[in-house]
Amino acid sequence: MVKPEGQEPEQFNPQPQQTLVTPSEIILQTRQQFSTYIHVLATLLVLPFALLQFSQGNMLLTLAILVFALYNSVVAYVLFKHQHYLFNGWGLVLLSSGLVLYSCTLNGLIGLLWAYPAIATYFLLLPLRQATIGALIFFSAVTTIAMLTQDPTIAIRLVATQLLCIGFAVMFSWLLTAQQRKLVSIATTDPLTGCSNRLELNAALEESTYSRHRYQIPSSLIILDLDHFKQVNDSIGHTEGDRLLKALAKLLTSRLRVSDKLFRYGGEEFIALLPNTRLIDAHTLAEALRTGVEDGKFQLSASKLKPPQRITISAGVAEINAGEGWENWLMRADEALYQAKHQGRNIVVVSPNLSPKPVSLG
Ligand SMILES: Nc1nc2c(ncn2[C@@H]2O[C@H](COP(=O)(O)OP(=O)(O)OP(=O)(O)O)[C@@H](O)[C@H]2O)c(=O)[nH]1
Repeated sequence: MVKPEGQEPEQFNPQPQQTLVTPSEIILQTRQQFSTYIHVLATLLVLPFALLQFSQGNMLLTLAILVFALYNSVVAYVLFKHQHYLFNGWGLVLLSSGLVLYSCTLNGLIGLLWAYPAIATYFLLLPLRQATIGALIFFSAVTTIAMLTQDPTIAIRLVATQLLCIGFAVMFSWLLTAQQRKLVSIATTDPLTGCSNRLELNAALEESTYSRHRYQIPSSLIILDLDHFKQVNDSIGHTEGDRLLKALAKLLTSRLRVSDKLFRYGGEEFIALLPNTRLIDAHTLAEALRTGVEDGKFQLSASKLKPPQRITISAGVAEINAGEGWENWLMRADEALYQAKHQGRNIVVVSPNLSPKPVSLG
């Protein structure tokens, strides 16, 4: 194994991981907040109409509206207090649709007017596909009542305007979902290499830790770092350094399985998360990655290096232990990488299972 001459590695000092909020979590929190407002609004909005129906002697409709208001206030409370969304919005949607249909049979055209806000609730509270299917079923029911109870000139206009409403709501909801997806992708992808960034890492590590503790599915980590990258940058410039990072990410990705995930952890540091992989296999892979970088093809991208210097990587490998948290798992892999740097670089060090001290196998 070639161990390049060089200065001591900077003291590796793994920091306790602060919990990073992922874009998906932010979207979920915002949705829950928004849903809480909708349920509060629905509660307050229908109360005057309960009074109105009461004054007109429609006791059953009054009772139904009060049940609707009570349901919405309970959902809003549970959502606000416990961040748990009862029936995921379906309760409000189905209850309001039922109320509108009942009101249509009772109050004719006036009841039919409430179909518009009821259609809106599908798209405000449900995922696009569910909202579209639900809204179309509701629309069919309203259309049937309109055709049976209204003058055809009015019924046709009601049908046409409701269909337009559904069409616009689908377009708006699709636009929002597509924008959200793109923004999440931008926020979680490293623009230089196309790898996932560390915002995604925490969630992926949590998932692997859960699989280990719940289903005894093993997972391993490889943390790898370009050796003497500062010198490389100083020698060939940052633009060429960037090209090298991109080439490294491409090489690593080509060697990993589809189920593996590659993250850019820091400047010249990458993490490969290998689900369903034992330590021994992760070590074999890390060695393959190390020699893959060391071999001639990859060196071409650094041919301008002055003085001539081989491009190499060092790596630390760790498999998650039973009962271990992901922060400790990550720290063991970090420590193994530090050992690799300390022992001369271009080396793979494995952190053994159930032992706090890493040992060199490379
Ligand atoms: N070109 C380029 N360089 C980067 C990027 N991010 C970090 N770097 C550089 O990576 C270098 C990292 O230097 P060090 O942390 O000293 O590590 P090193 O020189 O690789 O030394 P060892 O890791 O100990 O082998 C610094 O010069 C950073 O400027 C990037 O996105 N592009």
